[in-house]
Amino acid sequence: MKKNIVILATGGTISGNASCETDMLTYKSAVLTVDSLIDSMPYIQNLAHVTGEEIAQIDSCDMNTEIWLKLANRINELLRSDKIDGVVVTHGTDTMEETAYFLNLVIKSEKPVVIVGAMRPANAISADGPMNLYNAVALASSQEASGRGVLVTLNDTINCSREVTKTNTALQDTFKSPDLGYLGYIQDGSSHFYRFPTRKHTTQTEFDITGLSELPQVEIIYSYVNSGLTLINSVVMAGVQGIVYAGLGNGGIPEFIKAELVKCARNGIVITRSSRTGSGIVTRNGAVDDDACGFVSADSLNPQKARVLLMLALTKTQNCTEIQRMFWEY
Ligand SMILES: NC(=O)C[C@H](N)C(=O)O
Repeated sequence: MKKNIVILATGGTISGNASCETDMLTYKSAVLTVDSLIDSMPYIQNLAHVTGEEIAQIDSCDMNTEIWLKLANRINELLRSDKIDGVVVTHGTDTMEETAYFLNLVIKSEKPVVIVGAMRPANAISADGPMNLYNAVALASSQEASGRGVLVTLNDTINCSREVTKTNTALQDTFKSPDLGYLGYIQDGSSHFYRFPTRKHTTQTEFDITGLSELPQVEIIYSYVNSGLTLINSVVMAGVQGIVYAGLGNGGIPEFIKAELVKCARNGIVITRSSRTGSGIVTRNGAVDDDACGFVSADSLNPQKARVLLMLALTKTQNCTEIQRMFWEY
């Protein structure tokens, strides 16, 4: 029997419209409605019974936590119903990895949730959106996608939302899971998996967004030669609850900045060390003595994903030992 799949649209290039077929740069994102996307692809109804809803109509540069909460609550509500078998979220690619990891931590269902986007607007020559959306519906309808957390597909690949990142500004082959690789591929409407995500996700997490109307404020500070204290001072003045420091190499921090961050930690701001390198583990008590400084290490999460986990962690606790455990579990 055909599965029932709901497409929740948020905008992005997949629903973008260019002034002409050769315009790959100055087109407008988020123009087409979800119904027109579905109607333009009658063959997806061969894969599943597909319906659509609009959650937002934005370029993903404008994604925010209010829309995240609305989207996650709607997915949880849909997947509680016996009549719905899976959800596909259409999304711009620029912040897709953050939304995917957020959903991976707060969706309370084993049913497939797949995020998809495109690098070329819908009416461009060789637009990638239709094939990506076809694959996403196929993946969301497949038994193998259950229990693997929120998945990201573009360019025939299946990615783990914890690990995937956008690596190129324009190529269709932009989504990669550095060092760790894809979970699998999609070919001819069939999903081929080769591994499971090992970190806890969806039904296994302790995060519950029921009743939340906002998330704690966490900012990212990027490291570079001659960086100063201006940014740290301004986020502290703004009253942040957490800072992710995108450190050098294995999460290294210049001495005078570290001294300032130690002061922040003593004042109750949770400091998490991540890395600007793009892959690898930030080792606890490695480049920095986290025990002595009162810091948390972000394990292998990139700075933008470390921020997502830290925001959710702060909805539960401000205890650094507990938050460090979460960074190792999720
Ligand atoms: N390819 C894309 O979807 C990029 C677009 N700026 C977005 O993130 O909405």
